[in-house]
Amino acid sequence: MKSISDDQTLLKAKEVSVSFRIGGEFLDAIYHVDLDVKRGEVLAIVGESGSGKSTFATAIMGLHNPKQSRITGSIVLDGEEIVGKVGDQMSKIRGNKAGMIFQDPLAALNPLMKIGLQIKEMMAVHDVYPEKEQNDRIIQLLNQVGIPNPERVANQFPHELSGGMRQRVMIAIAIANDPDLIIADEPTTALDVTIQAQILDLILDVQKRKNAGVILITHDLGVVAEIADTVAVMYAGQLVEKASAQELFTHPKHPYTRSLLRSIPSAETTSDDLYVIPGRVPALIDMEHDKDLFLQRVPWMQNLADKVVAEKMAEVSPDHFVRGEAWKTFEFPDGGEA
Ligand SMILES: Nc1ncnc2c1ncn2[C@@H]1O[C@H](COP(=O)(O)OP(=O)(O)OP(=O)(O)O)[C@@H](O)[C@H]1O
Repeated sequence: MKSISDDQTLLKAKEVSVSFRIGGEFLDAIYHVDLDVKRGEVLAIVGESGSGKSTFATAIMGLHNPKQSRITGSIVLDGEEIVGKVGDQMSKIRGNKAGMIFQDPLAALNPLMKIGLQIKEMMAVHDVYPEKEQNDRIIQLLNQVGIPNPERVANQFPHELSGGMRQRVMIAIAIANDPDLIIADEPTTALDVTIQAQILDLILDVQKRKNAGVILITHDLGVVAEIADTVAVMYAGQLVEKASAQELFTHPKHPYTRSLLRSIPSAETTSDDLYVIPGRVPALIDMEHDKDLFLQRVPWMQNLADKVVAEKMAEVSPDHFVRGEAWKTFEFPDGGEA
């Protein structure tokens, strides 16, 4: 595994909370999240739907509507504070320092604009490539993301391309200005399995060229095992565990991490022994962030479910952080392992 030195910190998120206006009040979707990304590092954020993964990512990109949401804490990207930046200040960072690849390229691309123009538009917002170089850069980018016949594709509309090709275009747009940080939110979920591996390889390829940091958001722990250096596990808006990928897969600690790992089907799994995590992620209004919220949905852990836990995760071994104390006693009722 490559070693990444500490002075290479690219993104430093500290006590980041994002709340959304729901009904008459603001409810936290993520609460006091601390996460760092170094140059050259692939950080995976995993957790079920509703854990807050995308909310964290879109906070870094400044994509939340300031009228409907509030962000507190600090997000420093390449030495610059993002929290509090709006409008033009934020557009300068978005696409320049950080580029985002979305799950659904068809929704993220403009259906009425040719591919080449969409890439050009991203370059026009920033001054990384002067205008006279932009047409060449479009072709170079489409080539780099493995699109055959780039001159032709530059003149096509999104609906004329396959899902895999559209995702390649999204990646070309995300990296058009050589961002230091690439955020990929479920980049392969909508694609065929055969295309998934190619797209992941492509993300790693563009990351290596620039020694960029990558935040990969995914449900797919198989993908995480393959490409992540570090894994952050999120549940109900909080981090519950963080460690190197190797450590997390070999020594998972938090009951939620162990439950997620146990619920991955393998070649030997039959439908009878596939583990199903009981219950579901709570609604925002029910999230009491001073608790270890996962315990509330584990019937046999109710004795600890209402216990207030330390806000910060504890370092249980070097660079391995876990929330609460329940991991010390947690077992599956059938004695199963994860
Ligand atoms: N704009 C919004 N307004 C209100 N609530 C929101 C908004 N965006 C997200 N939420 C809520 O915040 C919580 C976290 O959502 P988020 O999409 O970040 O989770 P996620 O872990 O990324 O899930 P998924 O994998 O489904 O994308 C959810 O309860 C969601 O309903």
